[in-house]
Amino acid sequence: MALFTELKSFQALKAHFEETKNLHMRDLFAQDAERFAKFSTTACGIELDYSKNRITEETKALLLDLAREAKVEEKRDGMFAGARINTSEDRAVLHTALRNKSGKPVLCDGVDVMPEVQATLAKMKAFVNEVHNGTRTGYTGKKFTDVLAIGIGGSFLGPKIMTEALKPYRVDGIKVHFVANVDGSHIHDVLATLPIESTLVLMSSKSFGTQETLKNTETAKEWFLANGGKFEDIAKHFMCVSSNIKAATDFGMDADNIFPMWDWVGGRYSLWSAIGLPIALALGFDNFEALLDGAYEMDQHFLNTPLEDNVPALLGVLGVWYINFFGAQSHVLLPYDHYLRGFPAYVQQLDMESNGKSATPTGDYLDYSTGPVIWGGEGTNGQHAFHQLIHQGTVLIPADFIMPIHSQHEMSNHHAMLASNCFGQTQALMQGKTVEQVKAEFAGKGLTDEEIEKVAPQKVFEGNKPTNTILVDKLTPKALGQIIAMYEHKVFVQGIIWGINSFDQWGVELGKVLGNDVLAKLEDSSIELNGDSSTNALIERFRNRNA
Ligand SMILES: O=P(O)(O)OC[C@H]1O[C@](O)(CO)[C@@H](O)[C@@H]1O
Repeated sequence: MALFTELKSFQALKAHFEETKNLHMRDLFAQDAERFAKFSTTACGIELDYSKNRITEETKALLLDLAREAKVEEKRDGMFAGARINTSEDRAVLHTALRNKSGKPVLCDGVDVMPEVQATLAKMKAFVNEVHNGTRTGYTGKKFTDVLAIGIGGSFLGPKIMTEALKPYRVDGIKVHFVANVDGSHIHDVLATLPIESTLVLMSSKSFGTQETLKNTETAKEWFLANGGKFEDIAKHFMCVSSNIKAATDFGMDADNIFPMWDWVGGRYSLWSAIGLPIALALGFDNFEALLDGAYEMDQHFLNTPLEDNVPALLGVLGVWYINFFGAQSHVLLPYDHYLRGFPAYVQQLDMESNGKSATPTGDYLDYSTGPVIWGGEGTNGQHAFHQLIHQGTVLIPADFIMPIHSQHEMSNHHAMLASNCFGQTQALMQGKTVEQVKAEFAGKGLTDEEIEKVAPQKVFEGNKPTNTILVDKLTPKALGQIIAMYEHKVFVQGIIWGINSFDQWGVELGKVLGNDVLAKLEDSSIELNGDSSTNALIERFRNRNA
């Protein structure tokens, strides 16, 4: 397979970039009253306005040629059909099977995975209902009021952030608390608030080998035993989700309390599996199913819509345009929705762990950029902080603005004000403010020409900053499922174009190995310090001051 930069369409785009890089969107809008109509589309009710991008119709056509030449469609179909596209781990990538509502089988190595998926969903549903209706109780017979969800990375971010995003849909009578960090302060603070007799501990770890999660679960177990719980009561209070059933049972988990997952689900794609149990416990199983329904709808859109109107594909190629031609190194996510404030952190793992790669599965090192830094925060707060750099800084930062048309809480005209800021920001980023406009504003203010010359450049907005606006009717569980799947598929499209494996994460391994080596040295001062002088000194400081 040719590297991305060797593709014919890449060369065509390079030439096109040289011809069009100085076009200003201000002029493109002025020249074409149909620009919005040409560069906007919908997917399952989500509207994407991508007209405020530095593209022409030819750019779009060339970018889609690139996607086609990179075989995005063929590889997309392969992923849905269970091809082993995660080659470095020799695994299929089938998170889409977890929300498959087609009634059709999904084969992995010739075996239909759907019966297991459905059985697990049924087990989840029964479990959630039992907890909610009080037929499953703690060791003293009390109804569960609190869930302590322990996990990290993909076994944490999805459940935590989606539970937060869908706060208005939470069921009464149960609170879900999340602990991820191995920093003892986190679990200390959370445990201090929990009632032993009515707390359910739900540990999520696909591998059942993650240091942070194991430690936090042990600490929760010690807390349980030290505060009235007995060893034989553990089975009533401790559950887990894992693909490593043996490690889970060795740890002391009751086999009945283990929810399975599969090696064909990557951690950052796992909230649709039993890893999503905290979401179902917080929101009710119906709402969890609505999340799956939304994702399924987006899967169908991604599978069946020509690339010209395929929202994940368009988002993917636009990202490539800025990263590989304009040299953008980051991409900012700006949800104008308080409940979605954590969403950038979710996409950050999804995108950066997937596409933060620098070699191909066939052993070539890349000489072009891949995944960008993903960051962001809720609007309007960011407008009073980091937007300054997006407007007037020296780096190009493409942005996604996510805006629900309806608020969860209609409070006087708050929502119109929120929307006005969202739309006003994308307008300002696109059109900017010219030096002539700035100078005209000085007229009659008594400034000398010299003074104006000095101040004016600081007030100029170059504009031409690309944005996508993603409009949703309301942030329901279904809409959120659509949005998450949309970003999953965007990341997939980019990974295919760059020729990388988006589904492994070897980059996190070295740190884990060295972390364990350092831990042994911190805890046993007889171990010789044989590392570099900096690491040796840091270990020594810690040892001496904890002696
Ligand atoms: O679910 P596990 O196996 O505990 O892994 C947690 C997370 O750790 C990672 O490997 C990163 O360290 C993620 O990919 C994963 O989601």
